[in-house]
Amino acid sequence: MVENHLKSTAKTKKIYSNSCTMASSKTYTIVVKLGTSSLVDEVTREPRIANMSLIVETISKLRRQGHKIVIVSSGAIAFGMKRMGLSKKPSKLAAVQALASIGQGRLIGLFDDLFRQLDQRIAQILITRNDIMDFTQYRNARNTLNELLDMGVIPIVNENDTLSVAEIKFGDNDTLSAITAGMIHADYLFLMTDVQCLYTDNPRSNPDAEPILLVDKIDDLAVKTDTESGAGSQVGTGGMTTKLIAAELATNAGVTTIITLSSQPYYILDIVSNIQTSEDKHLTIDEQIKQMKIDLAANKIPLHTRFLGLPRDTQIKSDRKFWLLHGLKTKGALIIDQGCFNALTRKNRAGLLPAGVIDVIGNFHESECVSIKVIPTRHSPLSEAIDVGHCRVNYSSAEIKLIKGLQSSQIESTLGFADSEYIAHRDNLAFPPVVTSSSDSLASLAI
Ligand SMILES: N[C@@H](CCC(=O)OP(=O)(O)O)C(=O)O
Repeated sequence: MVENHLKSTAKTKKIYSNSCTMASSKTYTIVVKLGTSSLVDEVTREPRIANMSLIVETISKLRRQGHKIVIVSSGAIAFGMKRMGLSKKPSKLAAVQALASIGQGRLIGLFDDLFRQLDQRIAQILITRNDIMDFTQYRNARNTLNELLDMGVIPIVNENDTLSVAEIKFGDNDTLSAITAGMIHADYLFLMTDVQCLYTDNPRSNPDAEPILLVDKIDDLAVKTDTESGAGSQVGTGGMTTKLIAAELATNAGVTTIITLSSQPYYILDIVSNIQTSEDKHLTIDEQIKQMKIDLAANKIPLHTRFLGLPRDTQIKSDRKFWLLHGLKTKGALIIDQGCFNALTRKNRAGLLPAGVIDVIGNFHESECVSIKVIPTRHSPLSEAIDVGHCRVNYSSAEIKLIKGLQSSQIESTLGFADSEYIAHRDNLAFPPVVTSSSDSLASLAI
């Protein structure tokens, strides 16, 4: 069945590429993530210039339709390897970082050469987690991106590999693209990859693997990602696993996330125009699935997966909350019980007091970000602790170990000072949205 879809998609390639010149008045902010394998040949490591040209044409068309576009592009290390004639990625970190600095210039140079042919301006943004450690810096990064978009420029973002070490790395560009999309409150995130969509299993090894069209609750997904596509390609670092993590992160911020084929970049045009039409109809989720199946059968859209952004009432709207949850890297954890968790998440929520903390894991300093983990009762084993959110602490791990379980009035006599009555102020607490499925509609395509 999957094969039939692959064949029918190949046959109708032309129709897709010609079907999307219709401009719509509704415009979106769209983040497009391009992995290394979209830009560099896996075997020869040469730039895939033809594919890059298609990407550039597609994105320029979207710009002319009035959409605001940010590209998150990998490829610096692979371009650097090619430039230096290396066939294997060095194991030494400094060598990889040096290659990234060699390759990034060539990568952005090639993008600029191609976009220039279509009079489209671009900008380069290189970022590490260090650059957004402070909330003011995070907002500055967002303001700069928005300013570029308002100027009609396409920002091209990549991790600043040359300067980032493990502690300050985003890790992979799927995650970076989701953080970028959440940061600028994008409408859509396109994760371009080497498979058409998300399948229930690896379609190359399991003929019964089914395509998944629409996901409204990622937690309900029953897919196997420890597969060929889950592990990522020869030239990239991501795979399907990082795409699912990115999709969860972005959809929590209300960004609908789409997985589609990177070798056919113009599919983005068809998908965007299809979304514009279906949005106007205000369909329920089950109706959207039905409509997608009809549109697929009529070759109006290519096979792809849509992860719906959470609705306004449940999505993370606050920039500060998104930054606490996804901008900062956690350094350790605080264990609390269910009663304390309820107090932290109720409507008029409290800050985290020393009395609420049962245990401390890891070493961290004041002002760092830590995970909050809940155990059912004070006496439950730590192995039952579940990650529920993040907070930025007013005290170090060593200090919290001394004051945990105490009243705030005892902080000064215990530590010799009391900077705050709270371990974490309520403005420095963030919990991801709790999502309940609006239907049983995790849909796999079965025509
Ligand atoms: N920042 C690195 C790529 C990191 C990355 O996530 O790669 P990929 O899995 O190809 O998206 C680079 O430019 O080479």
